Amino acid sequence: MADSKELGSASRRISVVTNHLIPIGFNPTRVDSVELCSASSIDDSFHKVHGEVPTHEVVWKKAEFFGDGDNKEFVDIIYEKALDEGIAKITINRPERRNAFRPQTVKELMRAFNDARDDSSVGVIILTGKGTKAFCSGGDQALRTQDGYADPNDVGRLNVLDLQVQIRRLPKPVIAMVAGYAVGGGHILHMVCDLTIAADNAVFGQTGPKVGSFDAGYGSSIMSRLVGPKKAREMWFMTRFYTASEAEKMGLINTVVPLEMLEKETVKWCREILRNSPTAIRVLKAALNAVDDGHAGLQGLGGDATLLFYGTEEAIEGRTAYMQRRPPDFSKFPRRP
Ligand SMILES: CC(C)(COP(=O)(O)OP(=O)(O)OC[C@H]1O[C@@H](n2cnc3c(N)ncnc32)[C@H](O)[C@@H]1OP(=O)(O)O)[C@@H](O)C(=O)NCCC(=O)NCCSC(=O)CCC(=O)c1ccccc1C(=O)O
Repeated sequence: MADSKELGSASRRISVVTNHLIPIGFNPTRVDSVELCSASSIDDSFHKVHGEVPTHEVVWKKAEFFGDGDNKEFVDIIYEKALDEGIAKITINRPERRNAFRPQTVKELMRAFNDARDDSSVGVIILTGKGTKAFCSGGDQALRTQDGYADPNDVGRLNVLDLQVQIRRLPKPVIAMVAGYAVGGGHILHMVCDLTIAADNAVFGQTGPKVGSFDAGYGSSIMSRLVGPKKAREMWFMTRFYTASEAEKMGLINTVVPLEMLEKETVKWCREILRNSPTAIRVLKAALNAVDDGHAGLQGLGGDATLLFYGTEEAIEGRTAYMQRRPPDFSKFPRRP
């Protein structure tokens, strides 16, 4: 009860920021004094409490696997972690093909993302491409067959679709760090990431209809959400390329920085996110994806609720009663209004 009184008094001293949305459940009649602040003074007071975001050089180390028991070396990607920071970095390493992916690239990406998901010391994951010319130019057209993309001596597949789902479902933020071309299936990869930080040399666009391909899944639906249905049609029907600053205006990316600042800025965003509650971020990611991901989205969000519920005495009573072969006693738990 002491906690809820403290919370109550805190809510009565709340500051209201002009031009900001008022949270659901905010009850103006319970506010004793309303202090109107500009966004910049809010920023200042936040910095006083939280301190500046550190800007020191990040130190990457080749990632030790967290526990998938597979020690196969990567060929098509580089997987690094800045462990004392909680950041993992996954780099598509086929610069001679403008970081086009082949099935093996996708398999390695999925393995690295899986490891970063399982490693509880990792809080944010960066996805990028080697070099400055391309983030990713999509599927490797030289390996395209009638059955999808096929590595030598393997069957054809479109396994990048599984990777897209994995990134959406991953309960940690994934940031696309884009220098150069993010086109075709590479453009879709940046769109399924949670945030995109672009260098000023970045170029965005779809090429599918030019090369006899299309993505009628996330590549269409998420794009339409991001840039609106008309602009999405323009991007797909015309196959035009867009500069970083055009992409920023379209709402396709979060920010543009000079190429030489790209990693520094991306790491800064990671550090800023990492100061916040991982559970809040996990549930927010699930919530922000839930509608677009339909039943699978609801399942993700619902799973988070179950995970949180398992930590409560109420849930523990249910499990304990079952294990002790007695009826559960839920009478002491509140039926909250
Ligand atoms: C990216 C470019 C605009 C870069 O142009 P530039 O800087 O001038 O370099 P180039 O000289 O063109 O390229 C250098 C070198 O790289 C090779 N290369 C580049 N991209 C690819 C590629 N995608 N596949 C194979 N090889 C590539 C290029 O041939 C050069 O090789 P050399 O031997 O040195 O000549 C430009 O390169 C470009 O336009 N690239 C092609 C972009 C493209 O059309 N990509 C494919 C789009 S379709 C797709 O990605 C489908 C993917 C998929 O799997 C999928 C399928 C179904 C549903 C969903 C998906 C999905 O991804 O979501």
